[in-house]
Amino acid sequence: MNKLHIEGSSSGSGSSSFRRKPVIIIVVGMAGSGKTTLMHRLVCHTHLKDIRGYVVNLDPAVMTLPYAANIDVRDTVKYKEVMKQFNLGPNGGILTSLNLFATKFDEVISVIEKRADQLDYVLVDTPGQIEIFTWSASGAIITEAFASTFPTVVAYVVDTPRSEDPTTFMSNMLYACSILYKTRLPLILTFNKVDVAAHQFALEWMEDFEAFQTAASSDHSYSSTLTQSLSLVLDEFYNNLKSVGVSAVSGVGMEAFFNAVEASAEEYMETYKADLDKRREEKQRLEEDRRKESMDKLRRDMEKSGGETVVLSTGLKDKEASKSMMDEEDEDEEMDDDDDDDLGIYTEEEDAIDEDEDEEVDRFGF
Ligand SMILES: Nc1nc2c(ncn2[C@@H]2O[C@H](COP(=O)(O)OP(=O)(O)OP(=O)(O)O)[C@@H](O)[C@H]2O)c(=O)[nH]1
Repeated sequence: MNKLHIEGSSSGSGSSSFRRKPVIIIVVGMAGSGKTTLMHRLVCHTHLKDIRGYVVNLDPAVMTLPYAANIDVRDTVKYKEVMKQFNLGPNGGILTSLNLFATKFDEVISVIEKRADQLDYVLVDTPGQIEIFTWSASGAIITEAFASTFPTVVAYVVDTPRSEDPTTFMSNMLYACSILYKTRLPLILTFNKVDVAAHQFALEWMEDFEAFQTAASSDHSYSSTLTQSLSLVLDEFYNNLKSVGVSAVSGVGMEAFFNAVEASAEEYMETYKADLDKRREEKQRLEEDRRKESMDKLRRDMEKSGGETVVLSTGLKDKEASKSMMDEEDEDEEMDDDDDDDLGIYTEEEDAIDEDEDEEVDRFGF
């Protein structure tokens, strides 16, 4: 993996304090829904309207980008090399590349933090195969890293013409629903390609489940029955969403999109941020309890030992012992099996004991 390359920047770890700007827009969607074309359109719009944007590409396998990315995963990880080196297929290569990049993501956050005052939005393009980002550990790490530092929203891109089929529409909505609940971030349903098919039908289906059921009932297959039942369940989910119709090709709907982003950023501050703070506090409390418990245990142990010094093994003792025995070995070649311990050769049983000790040592912060 190359050193993380970030256009016009020096790396370093920054503070993790929270900022209100820039707003991070993570663009996700099924393969071919138009994510990259939409990114290009958003970048053009920001230039046109003097909006200060920053662009991050997280797709290691994209051949060419129609826009200039400020931070590009491809400058850091060569996914074909990763495929060769780890003997992986294309998806495994993309996933591993993203995992490698995630290990350096604090540098990306740090660079954006340094420029935060000069930025309004950070646009993030994700890999073509949606699950590589939404269901991977690296996707979660990256999303969380963004969301704990800046207001972050997810733009879920829907291929509108293809979603005219009720079953396809439902699978798209279920996917969006799973992303919403997994990330717990504000989600904007971005109906793309409205130059080909208007998204009014989708809005109607989301507002009136009977209209959706009527559309779905023309199909008598098993999946249609399931789809109709699911529409009842998703009713509540639709209430939590903002939806806009855009065309990445013609540029229609860009104002509406950015308005939805602003409203979602507000929502983020009211709900997600509060939730994040609560989770942080809870984590801190648990950590405090654990530390207190360990101290109590130490105090009890000391009382039991009647004030004698309690020596916690740091492992160094064993090394010292093994070193001195090694010296003795030079002098005396004959040695029985019991001496193996001193030579640093551990039996499984002894290893287990040592692991327990190490755990103990860790708990006391050595
Ligand atoms: N008519 C029309 N076509 C679009 C629009 N947006 C994207 N397309 C077309 O849809 C196809 C896929 O677009 P991409 O931007 O490559 O989609 P993607 O989601 O980035 O694709 P992957 O990276 O492979 O997942 C291309 O042929 C685009 O020209 C749109 O708003 N209108």
